[in-house]
Amino acid sequence: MSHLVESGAQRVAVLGAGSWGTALAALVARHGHDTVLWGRDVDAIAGIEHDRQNARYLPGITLPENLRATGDLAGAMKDAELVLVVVPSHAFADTLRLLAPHRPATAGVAWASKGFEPGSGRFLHEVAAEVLGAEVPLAVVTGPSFAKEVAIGLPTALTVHSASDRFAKCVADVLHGPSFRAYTGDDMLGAELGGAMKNVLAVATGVADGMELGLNARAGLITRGLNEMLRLNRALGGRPETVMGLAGLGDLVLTCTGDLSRNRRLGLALGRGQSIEDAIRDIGQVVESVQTADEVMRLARRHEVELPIAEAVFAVLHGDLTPAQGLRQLMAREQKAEYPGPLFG
Ligand SMILES: NC(=O)C1=CN([C@@H]2O[C@H](COP(=O)(O)OP(=O)(O)OC[C@H]3O[C@@H](n4cnc5c(N)ncnc54)[C@H](OP(=O)(O)O)[C@@H]3O)[C@@H](O)[C@H]2O)C=CC1
Ligand SMILES: O=C(CO)COP(=O)(O)O
Repeated sequence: MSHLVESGAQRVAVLGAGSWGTALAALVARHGHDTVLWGRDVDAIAGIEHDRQNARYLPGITLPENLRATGDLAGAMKDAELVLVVVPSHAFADTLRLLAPHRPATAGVAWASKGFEPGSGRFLHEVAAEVLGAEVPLAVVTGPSFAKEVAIGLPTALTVHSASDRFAKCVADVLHGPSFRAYTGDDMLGAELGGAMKNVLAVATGVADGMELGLNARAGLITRGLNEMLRLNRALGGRPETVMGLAGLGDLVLTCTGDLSRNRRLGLALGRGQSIEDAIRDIGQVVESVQTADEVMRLARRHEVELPIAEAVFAVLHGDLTPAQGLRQLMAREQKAEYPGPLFG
């Protein structure tokens, strides 16, 4: 029995039965918490309950016996002490509206979705505060973490940011375990910005690798991509150390270099000449960068921050530039100082 059970098992409702929701629910259940996984596809949920695996999103990985799956949202929320939302960012606001009437008064809400509200550039913590009310404890769970690796118990470190230190610690305690380190912080904006932006930058490195541009190009894109993250983060008021940590640099390195990344795989496919439609169909799971590129560029324009790599990805995703034209555009930029202005402080 885990140390967490000794310190107090919680009833946890995980909403969203894709790869990450299933992996996090399995992690939390293995830590001895009373865990229920809710998904909207009742047939898929019945399959998870019956087969003890999520055949579509995490095939071949046996789920713990104490993990329950249900298609009944009200039932999943009943007596929940912690709600963990793990749907794609485009479904985030709707899922919060659905859960709100069923949320027990004392249950805090955390999410592991990465992205922005489509069409507005709003951060998910802004959406959550509006839909649920600012008095509800809120937290974002983010960092370098491929679902498959967490599901099979490989060592992972991520971070939980909340305006409430107490709630961040509470969520981190539920996630933390023998092969999972959960850190805490209080910079929701910086943490969400890192988790969202790295998906766009992963497309850039994927494109470069798909075009076989070499390891120098990949390292250059990661480093200059980090610089773009820091610039936008600074303009928006996030803390630089958040971007230099697990939520930014950590996830950027993972997603730009690891072939488990769907956003990197989209870039690889585009760089090899595949169409965006075919690439997304073949990946068959959420590819957040497609919408996130729009919202990153919306924020960049609003705050007058120059983001050449993100802008090139945006143009390639919209079919306005081919990958080769995007590369030429980046290489043709004027020569300049590596750090024309301050990034920190
Ligand atoms: N996979 C990973 O390694 C990681 C993912 N994340 C983030 O987690 C979020 C979820 O991603 P992930 O689980 O990987 O995505 P997947 O593509 O694996 O699964 C998406 C899940 O969300 C469900 N879904 C889609 N729309 C809705 C909706 N409107 N209401 C309820 N459920 C919905 C899908 O249901 P259906 O099958 O019925 O379409 C499916 O179960 C994303 O923001 C992603 O960036 C973060 C860290 C790691
Ligand atoms: O967020 C992730 C790893 O931290 C998963 O990345 P992808 O969505 O690109 O697969």
